[in-house]
Amino acid sequence: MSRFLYLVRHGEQRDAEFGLPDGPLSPRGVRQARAIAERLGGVPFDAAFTSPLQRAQETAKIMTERLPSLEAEPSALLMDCIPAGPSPDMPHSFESFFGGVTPEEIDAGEAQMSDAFSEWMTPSRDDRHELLITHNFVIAAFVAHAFGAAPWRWMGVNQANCGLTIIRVRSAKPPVLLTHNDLGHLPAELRTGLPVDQPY
Ligand SMILES: O=C(O)[C@H](O)COP(=O)(O)O
Repeated sequence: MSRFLYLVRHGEQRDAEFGLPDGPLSPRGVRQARAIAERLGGVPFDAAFTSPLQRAQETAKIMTERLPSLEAEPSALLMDCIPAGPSPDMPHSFESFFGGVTPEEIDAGEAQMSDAFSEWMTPSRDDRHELLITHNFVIAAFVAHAFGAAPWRWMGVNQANCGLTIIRVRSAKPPVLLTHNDLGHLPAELRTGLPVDQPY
């Protein structure tokens, strides 16, 4: 039996460029959320979970309004976090990122992700479809975990606002990355949040 995880980064946050830690969606973020809801309209979701942050909860509300009989449950396991700290095999070019990160933040992020993997990256008895609305680093950590990559490998893996990543978790077989950061439902002007523009 398969467990399908639909990982969606929240829509664009209003005024995020001014360094605000959280806030409502921008008008573009609202359109992104509507587009991903339409894209996923045919999925027989069994459950939905969202980061408790406002930009994620607003995305979840817009999505679940369009996905009948689905309510998103806030989960602290989907909070924005630093999923793992550096290790000796990490390329030096990533080291500067950790200059502004405390050991406490790393410990908290590692504990959060360990619990998140126990919660969702485990096989289910029946086929199951679950929607997880969360943050860029968290989705990157799920992808790295699916490949059994080094814990630091969440770095350099990025998802656009309301991009779609799907992981299939199976018993007795490794997880499968079915799609990563699929932007097919987003016109070029709604493709935001990536370090490099992706208009194609
Ligand atoms: O990518 C980041 O800078 C952090 O994970 C924040 O991500 P978010 O914009 O998805 O909340």
